[in-house]
Order: sequence, then structure tokens, then C-alpha cells
Amino acid sequence: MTRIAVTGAAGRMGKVLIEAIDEADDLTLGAAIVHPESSLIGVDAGEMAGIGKNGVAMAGNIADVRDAFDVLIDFTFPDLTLENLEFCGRAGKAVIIGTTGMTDAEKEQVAMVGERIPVVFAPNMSVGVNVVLNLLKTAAAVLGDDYDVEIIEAHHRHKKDAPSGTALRMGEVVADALGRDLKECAVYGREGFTGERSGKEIGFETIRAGDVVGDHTVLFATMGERIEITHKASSRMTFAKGAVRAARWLQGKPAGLYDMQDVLSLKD
Ligand SMILES: NC(=O)C1=CN([C@@H]2O[C@H](COP(=O)(O)OP(=O)(O)OC[C@H]3O[C@@H](n4cnc5c(N)ncnc54)[C@H](OP(=O)(O)O)[C@@H]3O)[C@@H](O)[C@H]2O)C=CC1
Ligand SMILES: O=C(O)C1=N[C@H](C(=O)O)C[C@H](O)C1
Repeated sequence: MTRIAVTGAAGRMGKVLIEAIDEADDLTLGAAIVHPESSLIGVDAGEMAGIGKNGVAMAGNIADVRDAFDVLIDFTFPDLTLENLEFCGRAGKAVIIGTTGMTDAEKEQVAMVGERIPVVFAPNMSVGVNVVLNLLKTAAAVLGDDYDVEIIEAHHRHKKDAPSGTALRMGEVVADALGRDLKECAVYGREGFTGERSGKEIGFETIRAGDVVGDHTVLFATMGERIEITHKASSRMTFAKGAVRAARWLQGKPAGLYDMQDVLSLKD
């Protein structure tokens, strides 16, 4: 039985991850870690997640549960994820990272630790979004520069980073297929007298409202037609199940930086 630790255990994803691990026959929750100041330290993780007692008392520090897990699943904040990753790098534990909003330097740090331990790092763990990434690659390659590309994403009011990690990954996939560098062609929102759209830009629009779990649309438009490729998540369980699948896939893998395209065998 592989023992999983979940950081940010009381967060939106943390609770659903605990439920998904409980539903997996071959995985068990070894540790659940909450904020060091949290009043939930010592509380049963299963009870907190609404699935009934599971005998795992929540900890306030990953070092306190070092021997209780084999794989860490971390959906938290960039700086916390990097601290936890460094810890796992030293302890020789595999890590699944769902955290978004990292800078290039932070992503580079993830890659460096990935030279020492197996790491799956993906902005969206759902099977659906990962299939969409492949559809986008095909669509962009066939449609080419005649089609304007706009990426529209919507998330709940509590989300802290924008655009979403998924939208940015979609932009990277489309830019790559079109032979562009996203850093040079991305336009984030528009306001005022912007002038006409330049042919090669990839636009991003962000919506933050209510309880939207996660919607992404990539729009390809030219004179006379448009194509919209949309993914809508209606439950966080889709992300949690993907993370559980990644944890299972990571068993026995050598050190390296992997993503969900590796986990789902979607790479060419
Ligand atoms: N890759 C994917 O498929 C997905 C990725 N995400 C990403 O996952 C991340 C988390 O999202 P979400 O669950 O909605 O966010 P939440 O804010 O609900 O969860 C983060 C949790 O981390 C906790 N936390 C803060 N500081 C510490 C600390 N020092 N030690 C332990 N825990 C701490 C917070 O506790 P407190 O509130 O008490 O501070 C909170 O419970 C985001 O980056 C999001 O974009 C989300 C969904 C899918
Ligand atoms: O914060 C969220 O909720 C989500 N974040 C991820 C992202 O930034 O792409 C994935 C998902 O859309 C939900």
C-alpha cells in the first residue's frame, strides 16, 4: 500500500484529495498537513474531509510526519510547494505538484529537484484537459496563422493566480504548434485605445466569479468561421482523481520531471 501525504489538507483541493485517496484500493492516507497555526492540528483528517474518521491526525509541519508517507501530493501555494519539494528531495520521496502561479525561476527550482526525485508537475490533472491540450496542438498546426487565438478562462472568486496555469499551458501548446514564443506574443486583457489586433498575438481573458470550478475555452477565429474548444470542470474530484492516478503511475519511476501527458501516455 503506497502511503500518501497531502499538504494544504484543509483547502479546497486538500479535502477532495483525501476523499479520492480513501476511494483508491491501492493507496492510503499516511499524513495530512495543515497550516502550522491551524486549529485543525490533531483533528482527524477523514472527519475534517467529511468522509468519517480515518485515524490520521493532522500535522502542522511536514517534518513531523516524515516517516509516515512515500509520496507527497501538494496543491497549495508556490513558496510552500517549493519548501515541501525541497524537503522531499532531501528525504527521497516522490512528489505530485498541482500548484499553479509559479514564476519561471520557481518552475526552474522544481525542475532542479526533479533531477533527484520523481516529480509530476501539471497545472491541470484532469484527463479531459490533457486530451484538450492534444486537440489544441492538432488544431493550431492545421489552422495556422490565419486564425486569431484567444484563451478565455473562468474560476471561483477565491483563486489567487491569473491567468490560470491551465490557460497558460494551453497558450504554450498553441504557441509551440504555431512556431511562436508565448512570452513574445501573449496579450493579457485589453483596455482603452488598443489599436487593431496584431495577427500573431494570443489573447488571454480572465473571469473570477462565484464558485466556478474551472472553465477554459480556446477560440480560433478567422474571416467566415470560428472554432471554440472548451473544457468545463464541474467537480474538483476530476483533478483529485488525476493526482491519484499520477501517484500510482509514479511508483518505481526514476528521478525526473514528468507531467500529466506522461502519466496519460499522451506524448508523441
Ligand atoms: N493542477 C490541478 O489540477 C489543480 C491545481 N489547483 C491549484 O492548487 C492550488 C490550491 O488550490 P485550492 O485548494 O483551491 O487552494 P486553497 O487556498 O483552498 O488551499 C490551500 C491550502 O494550503 C493551506 N496552507 C497555507 N499555508 C500553509 C502551510 N504553511 N502549511 C500547510 N498548509 C498551508 C491553506 O490553509 P489556510 O487557508 O489555513 O491558510 C489552504 O488550506 C492552487 O495553486 C490552484 O491553482 C487547483 C485545482 C486543480
Ligand atoms: O485554482 C483552481 O481552482 C484551479 N486551478 C488550476 C489552474 O490554475 O489552471 C486548474 C483548475 O482549473 C482549477
